[in-house]
This record gives sequence, structure tokens and C-alpha cells, in this order.
Amino acid sequence: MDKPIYIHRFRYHFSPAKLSFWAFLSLSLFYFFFFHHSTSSPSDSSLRVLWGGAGWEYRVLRSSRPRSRAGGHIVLVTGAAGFVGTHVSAALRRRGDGVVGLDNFNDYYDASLKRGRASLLVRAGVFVVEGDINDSLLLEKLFNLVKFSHVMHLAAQAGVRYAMKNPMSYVNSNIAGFVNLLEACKTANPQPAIIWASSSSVYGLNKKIPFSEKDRTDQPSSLYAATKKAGEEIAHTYNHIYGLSITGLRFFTVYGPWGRPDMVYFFFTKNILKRKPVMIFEGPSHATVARDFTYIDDIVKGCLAALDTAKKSTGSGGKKKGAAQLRVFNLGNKSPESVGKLVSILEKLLKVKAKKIVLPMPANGDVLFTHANVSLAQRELGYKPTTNLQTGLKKFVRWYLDYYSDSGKKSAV
Ligand SMILES: O=C(O)[C@H]1O[C@H](OP(=O)(O)OP(=O)(O)OC[C@H]2O[C@@H](n3ccc(=O)[nH]c3=O)[C@H](O)[C@@H]2O)[C@H](O)[C@@H](O)[C@@H]1O
Repeated sequence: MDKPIYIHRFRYHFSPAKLSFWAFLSLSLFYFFFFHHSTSSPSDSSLRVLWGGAGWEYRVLRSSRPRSRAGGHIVLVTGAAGFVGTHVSAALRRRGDGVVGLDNFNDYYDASLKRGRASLLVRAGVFVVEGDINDSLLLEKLFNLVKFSHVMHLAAQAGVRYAMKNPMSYVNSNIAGFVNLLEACKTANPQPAIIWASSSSVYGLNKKIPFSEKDRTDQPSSLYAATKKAGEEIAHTYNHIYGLSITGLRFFTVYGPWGRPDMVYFFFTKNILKRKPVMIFEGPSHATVARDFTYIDDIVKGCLAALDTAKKSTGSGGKKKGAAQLRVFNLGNKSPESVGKLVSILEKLLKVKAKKIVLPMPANGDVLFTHANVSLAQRELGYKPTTNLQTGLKKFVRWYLDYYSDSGKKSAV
């Protein structure tokens, strides 16, 4: 019996060799466009960006969808693979908001820790776009693709002392990057409300204690602080000209699991465990250096409350339509502790005596003392920190020992 005609035709045009060639070609094209198509910004070839393509868009859209169609915010979190960014992204997703992360995974500190945080987020249902806030094309693409109701801007060049080593990284991320993001927000339709990370360091040489939002912030003692202060002024401008709703959060020395290895509680833990000395700074005439150390879970609650109470931006098509909300809040712990006390808590938790070296604080931009007055945040956001340093460090140490328990990761610290 003759074979049906279409089979003959099929055989005629597609010999097994030809068939595998075409199959290989189509699969390669599919793979290339769906997973690997990348676009880079022509403005700065040094930016390591990997975005674009149908697969990428699909992942962005899926991640941006709130769990329930009714209600639920749609949030772009910059710095999502950072310490605070990871915790905030996960908390937003857990409660059902749509969340798209953005992070440039730079190597300011161990990038594998950032990859670890991003893997956590993947499991939580958050896609983290690899890209830079200075990349206008990427931001335009994201805002065209997704109607973000909020931007939680946590990407920054952090750290006070590193500003003396690499000043331009602060200008690049905290000023240029912030302006670039606000430019994208102002033209987006709808304009999102913006919540962003300022810093307790804006109080600089302010002597009035506890620090209140009304106190002076015109005496920054580090370039880091100056760039955060500049951010607050820039926020004012974009609010004033374009009607963007903007909330700045002054974080006070945030610590906890998945934290930042450049911070004292983190690298002191490492040094104590390795029997290496820790340097405890002191002020003039042996003055105690202290911080209002604030636990990450309290900060996350503050961030979510700021987002939930943010009013909508008023502009559209890049034009202001009416006055918009502009706020700034302290998010601290109301309870400063000395660095010496932090070391004694760590010694007990790690069951290792620290090799302490006390020395005068170098002229490195650090301030002597921070102490937050959080009554404004308490009134407006219902913010109430509940974790003391002992309890918070216990949770940090538990995470640290677990995370670095396998030898591969240990060497990365
Ligand atoms: O809350 C803030 O505004 C800032 O908090 C931290 O900055 P910092 O408070 O300086 O936190 P650490 O770097 O952990 O330093 C804590 C204290 O330890 C002191 N220190 C630092 C290094 C050292 O070897 N020994 C030492 O005693 C510092 O002088 C400081 O008083 C973050 O690094 C900043 O990104 C953040 O914006």
C-alpha cells in the first residue's frame, strides 16, 4: 500500500541528516532568543548587564504578578540581592505582592553571598534581573513591561569607611544611579511611589541626642553620608517638579542573618572564630563608640509599613499634576550599645575569647555615636522595634555558623 502523500513529501525534503541539521538550528535559535538574548547599554560598556529576550520578559512578568488579582502591590526592588533588599523582597512576596528584583551583583563584597541570597529569592518566587540602576535602557524596558505601583530603592554603595578608598563608586551609585532611577520613575506611566534607603549617617556631627528627623543634617562626616544627604535633597527636587511620592528611610546600622561582611558585627565574628584580633575604636578621652544597632526584621517591618502608607505619585507623562507626598523617617532601635558590648555578646555566643585591641578611632568618616528617635515612624508607620542586640546577634550567629559550616563557603568569607 502506498504511503500517504505527506509522508513521501516529508521524506523527500527532510532526509535524516537534513532533519537533524534543521532541528539543531531551530533549537539553537530558540535557546538563544528565549534564554540568552542579551542587551547591553551603549552608554557604558563596563556595566555588566544581561537582560532582554522573550524568556527574560516572561520571567519578569511572572514575578511581577501579585498572588491575588484584587489588590497586591507591584514592586520593583533595586538592590534585591543586597542584605536589606533580599529580606524585603522575600517579605513582600510572602504576603502576595508582585516583586521584581534588580541587582548588579558587584564585587564590593563576596559576590557568592549575593548569589546565595538571589537563590533564596528564586525559591520564594522573585526573579532578580541582573543589571544596573545606571542603565537607562534597562529601566525603560522594565517600566514599559510592568506597571510598577512602587519602587523600593535599596541599591546603593554602602559602607562608611570604604568611601575613602573608592569615592567615585558612591557618586556613581548613590547620586548618578538614584537620579537615573528617578528619571525613569518620573516618565513611567503610572508613576510609582518610591521608598528608598537613606542612612543614619546623614546626622553626621549632630550632637543632639536622640537624633530626630528635625535635627540638622548639614554636617556629614563621610562622603558616604554626603551622598545619602544629597539623595534626600534630590528626592525633594523630583517630588517638587514631577509630583513623585517619595519616602526616605534613615536606617541605623542594620544587622542580621545574610548580612554584609563589611560590617563590624560580621567581620568581628569571623575574626573571633579565626582567633584573629579585633580593633575596637574609641573616641577622644577614651569616649565610648556606640551604635543604635537595628535588627533586620524590625527594618523589614518599617519598610513594608512605609510602602503601605505611601500615597500615589501625582504626575503623568513626566508632568506634575498636584502636590505629592514627601517623607523621611528614622528606622532605628532606640537603644545604642557600645562596640565593646557587641564584642562581649559575640564572645559568649561563639564561646571564644576575642583578642581585643582598643585604639583611637582613625579619621575615617565614622561618627562616635548614633541613637534614633523613632516617634515619627511609630506614629505614622506603627513602627516598633522589638529585637535587642543579644537576641538579634544570637540569630545572626546561628545563621553564620550554619552558612559557613561547609568548607567551600568558609574559604569565601
Ligand atoms: O546606619 C548607618 O547609617 C550605616 O550603618 C553602617 O555603618 P556603621 O554604623 O559605621 O557600621 P559598622 O561599619 O558595622 O561600624 C560599627 C562601629 O564599629 C566601629 N569600628 C569599625 C571598624 C573596626 O575595625 N572597629 C570598630 O570599632 C565603627 O567606628 C562604628 O562605630 C553601614 O555600614 C552603613 O552602610 C549604614 O548606612
